[in-house]
Order: sequence, then structure tokens, then C-alpha cells
Amino acid sequence: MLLKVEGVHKSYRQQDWLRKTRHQVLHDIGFEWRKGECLGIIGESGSGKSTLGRLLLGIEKPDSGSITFDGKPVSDRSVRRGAISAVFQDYTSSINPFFTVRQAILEPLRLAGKGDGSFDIGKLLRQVGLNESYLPRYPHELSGGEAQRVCIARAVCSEPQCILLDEAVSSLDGSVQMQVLDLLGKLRTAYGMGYIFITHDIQAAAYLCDRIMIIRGGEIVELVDTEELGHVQSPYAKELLRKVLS
Ligand SMILES: Nc1ncnc2c1ncn2[C@@H]1O[C@H](COP(=O)(O)OP(=O)(O)OP(=O)(O)O)[C@@H](O)[C@H]1O
Repeated sequence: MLLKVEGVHKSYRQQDWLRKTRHQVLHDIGFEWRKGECLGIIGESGSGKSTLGRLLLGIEKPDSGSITFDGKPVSDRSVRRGAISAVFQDYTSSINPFFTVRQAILEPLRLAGKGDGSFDIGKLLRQVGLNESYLPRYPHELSGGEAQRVCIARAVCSEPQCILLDEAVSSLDGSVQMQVLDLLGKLRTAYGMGYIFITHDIQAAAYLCDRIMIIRGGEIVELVDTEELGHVQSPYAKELLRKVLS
């Protein structure tokens, strides 16, 4: 499977004193995500990472350009179903507060046509470092790290080809962040899926990803294999790395 992004532009309307103008957020974005790979998308706050994520998920449409899975547009819900799922930073609002962990996981399973009870939810919970005792709990009875693991379990259970993680580990504290990164690495091996890992944290991206894309002001400034990160060409990417490594 291939996710292909070609010539994507995205702008939003903005009210500027008396005039209505458009704020160009993404400019001529083009890249490919290959089946099974983990692609990191990094950039500073406001660079357009989450906007790109929403376009990849088909939640929003580009002004121009195309985003396709195996040649079919992601804006078509049936193309996305079972192919791509997402985990966001704000895990507290990602889970319905009135749903137990069991209900939260059953919901995407039903949508994927696997809600007949044959799916082993206990095994999935153990794979994300939880266990059956969490099934009757509500979100407010979970720590941040536990809630994010439930979100990851929800994303994994429909066995998508690709999981898009938008700042999914950023708000977790240091050691929990590492545990979740390790967990994502293990799940990738267990389920053979790939990730698109959106973050401002270049170290977390380098830890998990095969390739790294750096975006700035809505433009791709680098797209390199992680091993090549030390040899980036653009002055901006060099400066970004210098700041992180110093
Ligand atoms: N729905 C929207 N309407 C208007 N402007 C928007 C909208 N969504 C995003 N923007 C603008 O687009 C730009 C990029 O935002 P985006 O959230 O994609 O950046 P980001 O790189 O994900 O930043 P952060 O790391 O802070 O989340 C910002 O200037 C933002 O204000």
C-alpha cells in the first residue's frame, strides 16, 4: 500500500481588519508513505504538521493537489476505513468519558466489522501494557499514560495499515514517553503496520522512524532516511539539529 501526496496546498480564511484574506498553511506538499514504514513529520509549532495530518486522514480537504491510498482518494471514507487510524495528543478528549475501556475498544471494532466477540481484547490490552482489570474502568480512572495506551489499543484493534500519531507522546512525562515509544515499536513488529509520526520532538522521531520529513512554514525542507539525519542540507534543518544536539 502506498499513500501518495501530490502538489497539496491548503489555506484558511482569516479576517484581517476590514478585509477577508487567506492564510496559506501548506505549500506544494508532495511525498510518499510506503507500506510498513514509520515516517516522522517534524517541525516547529505552527509549521502545518497537524493540518497535514488532518488532510492525510481525510478530515479536511486540500485546496488543490491530491492524497491517495493505492490510487484512490482518501477523501472517500471507504478508502480510509481499515486503512488508516489515528492517535492524538489530547487523549482525555479522545475517549468518550461515559465509555468504559471495554466499550471504548469495542466501538472501533464494531465499525471494522469485528464486533462479534471473537476479538481477544484481553490480549490487545496486555500488548499495550495493560490487562483485563482495566476493562470496566472509565477514563477518569486512568493515568495519562494508561489513557494513551487505551487510545493506541483503539487505533490498533482494527489492524489498519497505517496509524497516524499526532503529538501522541508529547504530553506524557519522560519515562512514560519512552515506554510508549517502545510499545509502538513492538506493536509495529507484531501487527506489521506503519506509522506517520507527527511531532515537534526530533529525538522521539529519530528513535522510532525510518525516515524524517522536516517542514517549515508549510513547506517540506528535508525528507531523509533517519541514518542520514546528520547530513541534512538545508540551513534550517542544520540549525534545528544543532539546537537539539547541543
Ligand atoms: N481550522 C483552522 N482555521 C484557521 N487557521 C488554522 C486552522 N488550523 C490551523 N490553522 C493555522 O495553520 C497554521 C498551522 O497550524 P498547525 O496546527 O497545522 O501547526 P502545527 O505545526 O501542528 O503546530 P503545533 O505543533 O503548535 O500543533 C497555524 O498558523 C494555525 O493558526
